[in-house]
Amino acid sequence: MSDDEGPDYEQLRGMGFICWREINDYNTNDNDTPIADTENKSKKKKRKLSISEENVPTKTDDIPAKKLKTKKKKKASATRSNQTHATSTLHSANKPASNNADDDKSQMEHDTARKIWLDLGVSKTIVQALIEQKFYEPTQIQRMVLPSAIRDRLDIIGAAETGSGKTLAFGIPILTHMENLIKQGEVKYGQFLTLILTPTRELAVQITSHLQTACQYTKLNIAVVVGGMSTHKQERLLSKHPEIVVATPGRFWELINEGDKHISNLSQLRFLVIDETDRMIEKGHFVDLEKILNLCNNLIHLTYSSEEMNHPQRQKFVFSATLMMKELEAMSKNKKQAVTDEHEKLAVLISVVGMSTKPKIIDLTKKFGTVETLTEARVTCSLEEKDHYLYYFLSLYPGRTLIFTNSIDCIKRLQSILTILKMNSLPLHAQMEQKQRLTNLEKFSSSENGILIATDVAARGLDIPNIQHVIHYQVPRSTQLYIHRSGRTARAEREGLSVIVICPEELHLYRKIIKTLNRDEDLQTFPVDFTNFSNIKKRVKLAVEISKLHHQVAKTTHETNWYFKAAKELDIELDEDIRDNELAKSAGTSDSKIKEQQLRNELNILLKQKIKSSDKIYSNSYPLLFGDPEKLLTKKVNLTAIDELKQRKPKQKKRKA
Ligand SMILES: Nc1ncnc2c1ncn2[C@@H]1O[C@H](COP(=O)(O)OP(=O)(O)OP(=O)(O)O)[C@@H](O)[C@H]1O
Repeated sequence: MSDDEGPDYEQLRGMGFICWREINDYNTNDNDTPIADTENKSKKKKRKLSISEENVPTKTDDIPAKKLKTKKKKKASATRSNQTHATSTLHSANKPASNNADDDKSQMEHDTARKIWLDLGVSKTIVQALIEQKFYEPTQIQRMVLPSAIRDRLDIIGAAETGSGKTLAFGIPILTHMENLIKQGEVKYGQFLTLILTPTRELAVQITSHLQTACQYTKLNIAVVVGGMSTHKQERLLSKHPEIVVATPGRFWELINEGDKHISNLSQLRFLVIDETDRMIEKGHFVDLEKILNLCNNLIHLTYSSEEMNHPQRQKFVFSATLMMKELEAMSKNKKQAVTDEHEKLAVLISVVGMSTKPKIIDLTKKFGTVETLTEARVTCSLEEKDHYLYYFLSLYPGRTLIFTNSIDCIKRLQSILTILKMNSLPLHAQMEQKQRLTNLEKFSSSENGILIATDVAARGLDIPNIQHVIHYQVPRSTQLYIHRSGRTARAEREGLSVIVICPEELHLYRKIIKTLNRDEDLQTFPVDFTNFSNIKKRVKLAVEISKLHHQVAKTTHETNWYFKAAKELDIELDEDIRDNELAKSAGTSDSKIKEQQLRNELNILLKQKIKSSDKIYSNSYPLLFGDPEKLLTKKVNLTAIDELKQRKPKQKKRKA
């Protein structure tokens, strides 16, 4: 495949992007060994891929027992030692099985787990895949959704906290129904049966990956259709007649317009999902979304008789972590309410999606904006001081950290400063090529102390394992965004920390967020040890100066070079004044370069120094440890940022009843 075509789905698999769970598995497996063991990685990826590629059986009963056993063994050995899996804290069964007694116990637990899922009506093949992933019981949203969606076949409007397992809450019922419909001969393989619409490309790829793992013992096929990737390749994927398509609205609409045969026939669609609904009704997505949904409905009118129209032929799922449930509830009951732009769009969405008159509304977000396992804190400071606190945090608290900004320029600036301070960070924003975005996500996912600086393109849905800290370097523009950004950590019942950095200009936004989240007091202040803060400040000040000088020099050199080059190419002599001016600029550049080098030398000396304080010792290099200096040497003490907060204030969250 040529580079200009962009990565296709298989390539993404190869790049590891859609295998975050798998990446997590083998990284955590190698906890004490270097992570960048690429050869090892690719071998493992290959093995994992071959597991899903050899999916021959269709019906549950048809899976040869021998084959299942082999697969189980393979996977079990791959996952047993991987105890930091996002879900490992959920179930004791995730503990390594080291002897026969444990194996028996694990078998018993498997049987119990299998029964739990089967009792909910989940098909055997899907259950098998869930158990292999160590998903031994449904999460709360899944427990609430599954009976209504599988047994009662109701349309579902679902809202639950970030990281609560919403993908499978709609995924499991759909996969189960599809299997049953095919078994009963109502539909056939190769028919386009399910459309899942989602706002971001990365999320679409991730959902595809999650569903693919869940249906690995079926013959169902899933294709992903997103912008930034080769249209040609996506058309080729669609020509293989996948039963499920996960798409972003823009590219999906584009392919429909190009007359793609497989997806244009929306009349046979049996399942429709709108994920991250509140984002989908925002500008940029709504126009295409509305067109797609209108097309779905018009085709139904054309194809089905009125009798069939009354029959719930198509099951719909509308999901989000921050859905405006009250508004939705009122709308579904046709109640009047204040009309805002967003309300109007929601109303349109509900009517265009064609929800049945009595959808099942499941709202698990009423009381809590953010998850219970999330520790939240704030830093209030001036605009200039933001860099100091960011560097302070990153220096003291290593761990996978996602920094959110509101602009791409801010990402570039921060990346430059952190690089000068000898901290590796990766950018993620919409101006980057899709391929690079995915590569950076993969690198971040596989680095224990990785730092990713991102715009809100990474705020929603991304299920990157074990992000320990989320830092809102700039206050998000809405409460929803605050919830989604913070939700990249503390997923699947793990602990996580979110720190919001607020300057005076942003106070009004912060206040709005606190009010909307129904908090009756401010977020706690993040504890900062000021004993050595002057050293932090000095380092950052130097880095900021170096960064400015560096960019000035680069800019001037570029301009001057351009001038002389253009004159040479045109074979003209520059005016004396202009030439002197350019030469003077060039000389200035040399001075700046010398100055920059001096500052870098100064900074390097500072970076080598250890900073000592009463109860902490830290240096520029990770890991940074606290407590008795004796113990530091043996690395026995390691307080996390969350521990620090808990020590100071055990009960941190206060929400209005
Ligand atoms: N039954 C289960 N048991 C254990 N872990 C699960 C279960 N179901 C899903 N998970 C895992 O929980 C994590 C979060 O799931 P998912 O990404 O679906 O969350 P979400 O609610 O969609 O989050 P967001 O609102 O941020 O998009 C994933 O790693 C997923 O594999």
